[in-house]
Amino acid sequence: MKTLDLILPDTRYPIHIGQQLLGETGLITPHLKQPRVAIITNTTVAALYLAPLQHSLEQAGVSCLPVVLPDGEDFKTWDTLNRIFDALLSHRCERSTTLIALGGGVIGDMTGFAAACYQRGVPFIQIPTTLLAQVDSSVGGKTAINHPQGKNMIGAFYQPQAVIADMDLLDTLPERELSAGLAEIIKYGLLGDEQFLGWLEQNMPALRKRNKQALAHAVEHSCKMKADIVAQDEKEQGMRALLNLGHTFGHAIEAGLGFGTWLHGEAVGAGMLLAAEASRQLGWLDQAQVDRVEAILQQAGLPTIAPALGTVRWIELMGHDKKVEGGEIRFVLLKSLGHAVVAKLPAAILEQTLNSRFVDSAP
Ligand SMILES: NC(=O)c1ccc[n+]([C@@H]2O[C@H](COP(=O)([O-])OP(=O)(O)OC[C@H]3O[C@@H](n4cnc5c(N)ncnc54)[C@H](O)[C@@H]3O)[C@@H](O)[C@H]2O)c1
Ligand SMILES: O=C(O)C(=O)C[C@@H](O)[C@H](O)[C@H](O)COP(=O)(O)O
Ligand SMILES: [Zn+2]
Repeated sequence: MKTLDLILPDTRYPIHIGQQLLGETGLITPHLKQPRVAIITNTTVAALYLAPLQHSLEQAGVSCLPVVLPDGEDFKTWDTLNRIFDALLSHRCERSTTLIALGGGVIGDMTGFAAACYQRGVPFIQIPTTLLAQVDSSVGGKTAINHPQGKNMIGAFYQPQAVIADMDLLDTLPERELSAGLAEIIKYGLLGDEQFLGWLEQNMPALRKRNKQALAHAVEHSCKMKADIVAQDEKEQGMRALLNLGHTFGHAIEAGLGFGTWLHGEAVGAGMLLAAEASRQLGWLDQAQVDRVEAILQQAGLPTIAPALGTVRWIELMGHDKKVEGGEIRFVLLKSLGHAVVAKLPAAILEQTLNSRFVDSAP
């Protein structure tokens, strides 16, 4: 097992990465204020991993309240959040009860937001069960639910007590979800580390075959890069926005098609290619570099053509992005591969990008 530390002005917490960690209650119990937890999960993950986690915690003397939610991005809503509060209240959970998020990014984001709100704040621990959640959503304290008009629109910055990423849990992940996680990993290479991008190109077959060593290296490197950025800019006043590469376009795809139609990672992958294409049109990337972005997304099994939303609708949806300033949309673009910046796009370039071969031209 490897442990990274995320150090912030008001808190610090460990990110454990390894195998056979689900039964390691010693990674959880030191963080508990009382021997009582609520395990927030969904129907799919509960069927796979709730019993072993609950069993080991109970063996260690910790009483567990399982809260099993419906599965899906379209359930990342107020109604589902309320189901968490209903359960916590009905079972008289106290301010010292710890919430454990056992699931992918949807469960992690909602549990974190519930923890931030319940009795004005209770501790929570992240046990991410998807590749995407292990490399990205479980780290850094962004928590949220969606609004029909936009992605993650209601939320809070609220840090967990610990993150426990067990590679063994990825054995059961569907192929499509694995690819979605690879998109956020590719993001780290594109935004800040061309050498890591090269490593990913070399090791993509091993990652897709779920080689544990390759996965652990990718998770560790991604978490290191994210922890380094979040440590410098916890509340996204500046450089943290670089972690949003591909997300201005990607969130528009998710909301535009209806949450859950395209997976978050798929939308981010297509969004990163659009960001690369816009960067080419600005003269920052050349065609070979855009081709390289397209190729690595294809290698990861991701779609490279964004759906047809219509230019007006694209721009309307992107107008809800949290990086919008004074009504102007700001994008994360690529000065080169491995060097991202936040910038505005001239209207003509945005339109050409949305009419490029990377957007479906179907009516
Ligand atoms: N907070 C952040 O910084 C941050 C970062 C990236 C993404 N996100 C959010 O994360 C969400 C996407 O997360 P996701 O990709 O993990 O999706 P998800 O949480 O919907 O999980 C994907 C699917 O895999 C299933 N699943 C989870 N673990 C499994 C396992 N081990 N075996 C089999 N099936 C399993 C889930 O039940 C679900 O059906 C989005 O809502 C996105 O906005 C947040
Ligand atoms: O941690 C961050 O910061 C990110 O931007 C990571 C993204 O991958 C993630 O999808 C995040 O939830 C998007 O944030 P948002 O502020 O655009 O909702
Ligand atoms: Zn993301």
